[in-house]
Amino acid sequence: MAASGLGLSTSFLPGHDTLLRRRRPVAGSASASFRPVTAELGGAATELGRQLVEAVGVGLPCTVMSCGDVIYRSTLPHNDGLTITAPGVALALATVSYFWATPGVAPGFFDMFVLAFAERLFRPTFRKDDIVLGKKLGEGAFGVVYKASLANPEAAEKQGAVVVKKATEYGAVEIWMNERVRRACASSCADFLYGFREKKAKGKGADEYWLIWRFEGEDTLFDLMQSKEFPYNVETKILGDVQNLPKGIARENKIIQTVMRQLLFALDGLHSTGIVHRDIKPQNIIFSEGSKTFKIIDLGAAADLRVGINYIPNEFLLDPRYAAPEQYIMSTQTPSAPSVPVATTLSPVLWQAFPSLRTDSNLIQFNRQLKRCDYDLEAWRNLVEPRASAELRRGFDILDLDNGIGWELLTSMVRFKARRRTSAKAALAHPYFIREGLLGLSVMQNLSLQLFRATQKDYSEAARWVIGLMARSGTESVGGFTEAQLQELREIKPKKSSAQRNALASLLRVQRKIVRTINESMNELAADQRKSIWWSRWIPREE
Ligand SMILES: Nc1ncnc2c1ncn2[C@@H]1O[C@H](COP(=O)(O)OP(=O)(O)OP(=O)(O)O)[C@@H](O)[C@H]1O
Repeated sequence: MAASGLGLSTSFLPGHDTLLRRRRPVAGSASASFRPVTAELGGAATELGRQLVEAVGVGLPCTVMSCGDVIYRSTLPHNDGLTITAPGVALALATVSYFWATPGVAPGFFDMFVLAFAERLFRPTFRKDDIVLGKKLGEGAFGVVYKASLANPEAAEKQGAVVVKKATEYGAVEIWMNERVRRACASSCADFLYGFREKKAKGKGADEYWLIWRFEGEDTLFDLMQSKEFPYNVETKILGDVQNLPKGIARENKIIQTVMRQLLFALDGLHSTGIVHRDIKPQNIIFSEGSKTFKIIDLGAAADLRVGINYIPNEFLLDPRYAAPEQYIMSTQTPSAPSVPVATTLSPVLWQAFPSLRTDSNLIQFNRQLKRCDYDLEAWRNLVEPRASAELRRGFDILDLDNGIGWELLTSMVRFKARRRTSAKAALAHPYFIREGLLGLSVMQNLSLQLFRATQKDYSEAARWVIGLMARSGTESVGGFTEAQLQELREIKPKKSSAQRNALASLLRVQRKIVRTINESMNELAADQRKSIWWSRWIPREE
């Protein structure tokens, strides 16, 4: 465009270097070079102009371009604004999505450094002397739980009963988790009021952590399931009224659906904020009389994937009756997340649909059978169904309602590979929870069911088929690939390594190295200073 504006060929225009080299000797005539050169100029003038142009080496049409003093590069208009380029935008988007993706590094920092401190300024605090301990509710390996009340009668009246857990050093983690939950998804778990460290005098043993919750109610899901009346004994609790239906599997199914929905909702709330409970079982689900919903308790074994805080797992095994086969045992500090959160460890549908699984001995037997069937629930069903007890039969009947939609959800939750287990969020979107059942599904709901089914497929089967054929290729029994199969494989050529792929590979290598280094230093830190856990500085002390 520059050349055409002057009617010059581009060969007249010197390179940038030449331009800069030539500028000094003709500095005095610099302004001439900027005079408009137009068609109105006569031939002599044009010739003069051409010479001038050649002399100074500038042919830019300064009338049509805002080029300023092109002779002196320093006087060119400065580009003060932000230059937006496609790679820049892509990088920015990648960075933003990395920091906001679950578990959410950016919201995590905001939560830890802003919300946590702001909240501390306003919430009520408690001391040991403010509390009168009552009856013991439970005793775990790392603490004792009491029902309690506040010593001040006025405050006690306002607050109602509370629950206090006096825990060992590991109580610090539980306080952390409860505070995180209270800020991020309060309705998922029992209402946490306050937690502090009680410093013991020298020689009086280790410090104790006190955790205080609102007393949610008398019954855990486990207690309710022990009753012969289950699930009818929760019907009025959660649905408010008795359903206008005869007693039977359809009515039971509705109650179980509601319990499951509440549970998955609570679990999804935890997962969305980066917390994996890791010990979901009926004993850790309490019925809240206040909100008329089931809530999760006991975050002592939970892992916070945002900041990499775990329980002290080497000294603690998750409840083997309910844990997934891999029984997540992570190092004390683990910056990397487990594949899919243990959303539905030993799916709660199982406990509810099959009353026989409510006793420890039957649960242990079920685990053994499932292991024998390679954790394949279909295989387990084939094994037990022919000689199933009436109770077990009833469980299958409930799950087979609506063309087996419940069974389908259940099999997607109980899988050996954690990666293939349905997450709490996906389970919540499953048509099992749609009241009218499968027949009442809208087009969109049907589409989402198809999508769900497609994502549940085991594509590793296809890979195994190819590998199997390749391994046996040329053997007499299999005879190797057919010509057509070979042709197909030939056509799937490996992608050539490109500059981008190499860059990505080195980026991944660097990332792995960083993670490894962090892991190593965290492990060292944990080994050296087991007792002085860095996050404990967030926990108030009662001196
Ligand atoms: N907020 C609450 N409201 C009412 N009851 C509660 C609450 N929190 C805990 N409980 C009761 O206290 C019992 C023990 O609580 P929790 O499971 O947190 O303690 P734990 O030390 O881990 O005990 P365990 O090892 O027996 O599970 C629960 O089974 C439940 O009955």
